[in-house]
Amino acid sequence: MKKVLIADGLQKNAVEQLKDLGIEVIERHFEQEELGEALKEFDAVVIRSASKINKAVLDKELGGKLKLIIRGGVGVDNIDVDYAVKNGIIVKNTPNASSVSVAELAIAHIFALARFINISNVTMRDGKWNKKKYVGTEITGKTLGVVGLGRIGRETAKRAAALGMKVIYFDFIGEIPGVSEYEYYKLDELLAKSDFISLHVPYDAKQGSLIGKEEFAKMKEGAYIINCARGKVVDEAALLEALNSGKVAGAGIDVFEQEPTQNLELVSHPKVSVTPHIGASTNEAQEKIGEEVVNIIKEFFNL
Ligand SMILES: NC(=O)C1=CN([C@@H]2O[C@H](COP(=O)(O)OP(=O)(O)OC[C@H]3O[C@@H](n4cnc5c(N)ncnc54)[C@H](O)[C@@H]3O)[C@@H](O)[C@H]2O)C=CC1
Ligand SMILES: O=C(O)CCC(=O)C(=O)O
Repeated sequence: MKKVLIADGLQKNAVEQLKDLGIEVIERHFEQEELGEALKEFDAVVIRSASKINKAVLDKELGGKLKLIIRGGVGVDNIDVDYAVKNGIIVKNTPNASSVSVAELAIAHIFALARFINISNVTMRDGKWNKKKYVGTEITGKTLGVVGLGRIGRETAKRAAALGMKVIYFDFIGEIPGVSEYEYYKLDELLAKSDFISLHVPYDAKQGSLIGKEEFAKMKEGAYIINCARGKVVDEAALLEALNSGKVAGAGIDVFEQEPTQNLELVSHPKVSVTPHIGASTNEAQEKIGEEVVNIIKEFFNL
């Protein structure tokens, strides 16, 4: 009998389907220090972003049964993939399931910032009526610079274009063949041309933050930035500086350098719209993630 650990939660239907396949399913979150030892008795583990399967965890598991790590999500930056593979453990993710949900959240942050929805929700609770202060901006006709035109970037671009925005993009692979509806620019040019910038790239630890002090300096005066990718893609200290100087008019942030974030200066900044890493947290995305997880396990163990 195969034994699977669901460490950070999985949609109910998917758990039931795994049990129907004759799998022993344990739903339990382990503290980081206990995780490696615990993994020894499982054939597979399913995680979201809360559990980190790094070298230290994998070293404790060595000699155990683990053969498969599934990231119920896209980013595998919380897994030491190379080290896992070197030790005969396969790593899989569910890359398509949450693209629409993340794109919708990015668009939601654009609207929140453009029309002061974020800060109105705070100030009105204090009895304030800032009608004269909150003169917003239409997004129709504005330029959205999408950084990373992959699955989520494209879903975001499609929605922004449908709302009347002019979409341009940068992707480190260069101009993408077959993409004719959006113009490609180098990052520097995109930063200078965009009214709104939405980031949809993975975090590359070797590269460090993609958007820091220099990149903020290249942006239009009063640009808006949306980060639904990974916290460390943006240098939070440089972002705060840009918000305080007025260079950046607003930031929509779903992901943080440290999670849960303790950067209350950023979170409570009046020009910021925040969500607690909920890009993939919709019923639809989680259902699709559950389906993909079941399929991966079925295929991997020939069930
Ligand atoms: N907020 C949330 O809950 C979620 C966040 N994410 C984040 O979104 C990221 C993107 O996801 P997908 O669109 O599915 O990935 P994807 O792999 O389909 O697209 C990423 C695109 O970015 C490009 N790229 C990579 N590094 C780059 C760089 N340094 N500069 C410019 N372009 C670069 C790639 O060529 C690719 O076209 C994930 O890596 C993850 O970090 C993903 C799901 C949920
Ligand atoms: O599991 C989550 O909620 C995080 C989603 C995410 O960031 C991803 O799939 O890369």
